[in-house]
Amino acid sequence: MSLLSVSSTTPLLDRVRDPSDLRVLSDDELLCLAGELRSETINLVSETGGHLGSSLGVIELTVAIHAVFDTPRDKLIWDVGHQCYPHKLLTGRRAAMRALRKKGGPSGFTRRTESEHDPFGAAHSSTSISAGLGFAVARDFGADIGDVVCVIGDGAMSAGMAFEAINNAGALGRRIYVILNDNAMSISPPTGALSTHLGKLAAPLRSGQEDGSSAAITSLFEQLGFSYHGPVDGHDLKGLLATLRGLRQDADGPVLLHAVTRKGAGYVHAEQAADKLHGVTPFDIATGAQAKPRATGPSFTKVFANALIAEAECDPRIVAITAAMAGGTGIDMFARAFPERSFDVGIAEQHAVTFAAGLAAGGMRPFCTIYSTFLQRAYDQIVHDVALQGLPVRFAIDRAGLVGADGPTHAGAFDIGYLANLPGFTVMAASDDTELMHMVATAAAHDAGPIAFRYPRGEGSGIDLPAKGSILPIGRGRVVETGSTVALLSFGTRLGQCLAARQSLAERGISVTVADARFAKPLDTALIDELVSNHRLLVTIEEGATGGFGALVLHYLAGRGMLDGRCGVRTMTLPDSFIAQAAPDEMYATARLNADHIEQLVVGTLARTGREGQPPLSYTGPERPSPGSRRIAAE
Ligand SMILES: Cc1ncc(C[n+]2csc(CCOP(=O)(O)OP(=O)(O)O)c2C)c(N)n1
Ligand SMILES: CC(=O)[C@@H](O)[C@H](O)COP(=O)(O)O
Ligand SMILES: [Mg+2]
Repeated sequence: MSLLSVSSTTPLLDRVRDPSDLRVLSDDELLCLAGELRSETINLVSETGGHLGSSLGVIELTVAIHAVFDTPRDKLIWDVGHQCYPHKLLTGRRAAMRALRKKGGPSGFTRRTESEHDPFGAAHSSTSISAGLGFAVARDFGADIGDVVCVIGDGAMSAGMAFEAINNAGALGRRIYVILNDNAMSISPPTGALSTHLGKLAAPLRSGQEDGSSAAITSLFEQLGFSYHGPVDGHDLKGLLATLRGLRQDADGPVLLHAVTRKGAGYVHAEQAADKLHGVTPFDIATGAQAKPRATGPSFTKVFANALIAEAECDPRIVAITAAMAGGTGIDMFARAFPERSFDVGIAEQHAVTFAAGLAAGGMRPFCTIYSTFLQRAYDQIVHDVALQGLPVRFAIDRAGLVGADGPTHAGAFDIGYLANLPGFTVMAASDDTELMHMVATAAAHDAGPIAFRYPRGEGSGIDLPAKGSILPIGRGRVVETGSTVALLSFGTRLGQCLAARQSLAERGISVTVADARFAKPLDTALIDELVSNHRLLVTIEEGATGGFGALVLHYLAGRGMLDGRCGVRTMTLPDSFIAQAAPDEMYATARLNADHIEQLVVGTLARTGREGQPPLSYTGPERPSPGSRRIAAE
């Protein structure tokens, strides 16, 4: 149905079925559409929660880009993708967006599988220019691709990867549009010299001078082979339309358009908020008041921050590093206590890790505090600069395990595997908030090499927290509850679920020991030996992908010839299906490994192996049978 055929009293947004519909609207109608789109975005996110501030900041940019360019043949790539809600509303997903970040609903970021208007997935920042350049070169090799437009924020632009792409694009000279969405915000105010440079470029515009031209300063980007345009007002829709139409006409190489925007633009409570309502729960539009999820106690993040502050008060060598996630990691709390010992390096995880390595080599005690998923970006630095040099960097790994609404791109599922296989690494997981405090203390005191401790998104109990953590013996786990038939060996906060499963298994007459491994490296082999020797079934549980803690336990037992059937061994890890699906909020509770999963596995295994109720076979021989030796008839 042609857009024009619908009565003009129908809101424009109701008439847009596809971005191509924007190209038959007048500039005035597009202006109206932008207003409707902003209201729709506010209404939507007030119901669903999500990333509000960044989406409101790109309303005019989204309308202008879709009015001038012709997606999906033209490729529009949103960096991070957290600002893509208006884009999704205009690209056929308006109805679906009511189920944003829910089971079966759209992701909170762009996803290739979701729409042809999402040519490249995102969520981890600073990938758009690299991907965009790939599309542009594919086009130049003959692929049926039109123009390429990458929209990247000033925060995302601070990452090394963005500059790697700029460097290459400037040299290749291919026609590509990079729109720098400069709102002078990351999640918190941006840091770094680039932010200062952009501020100087944008100053004329921000101070209200008409033309906004920053002739006085040559932009960094011009030095790197881009034709730089701007700064322009990223909320002046008609100006944007004219600029983009002109650029589309004339560009013959890499173009950078510097658009100055306001994060949270058009919604007073966002514009007035310190974080511009970057990420919100459902909220009351009139007041901006957000729904507060029921908290059982202080967040693990807060417990970590307070524990680190307590350690730092006694040790001036302790410094803290965050990669643009000061609020999310609690380093903002540390910074208030020790401003000169806190470093926000911007979205620069690779630099953060090697910076920490340098600090450690220099005799400091650095806590490199990065979400599990974002730490993935610095893996070579972890291996090459930290592990192989045996430098005592402390890694505080927040958001370990599934994180809920942010889905698979943010799942902290892999850190156990990718760290515990590294030489000299000590890898811990806190089973609760008290243990987290002990691990902070243990890490602070550990100068023997790199040490990491992981903890999930969410809250602990907050019960009986000590003022300061106690140093744990490295490589030692602990038995929490004793039983006889089954041993549950937990690594991390699934311990609580193991204790719940122990309760329900007891009602089935199955006696269960629950142990907290505390360490994935070095393993507490004495504890493992004891559990395997005195139980019919050993189950390891971890909130991580296969190939982590359980794999290490199996590897150890295999090497000792103890996988001989006398004691069944099972490992419970996050199935790929849990990790790969957008784990929406309502799935969050069940997608994580819980007591029911544990109970089902134990009962099923015992039933299958006929071990239920049999007395434990305790092996008391002088030494373990060598691998491959005659099996002891246990059945
Ligand atoms: C590699 C990586 N590190 C950290 C983050 C967390 N993160 C999400 S959005 C954001 C700030 C992005 O700032 P900017 O690009 O300026 O976008 P804005 O929110 O201002 O629109 C950060 C740090 C991420 N998504 N990816
Ligand atoms: C878009 C992004 O990557 C961050 O905003 C992330 O969503 C923060 O996650 P938390 O809400 O767990 O801090
Ligand atoms: Mg920004």
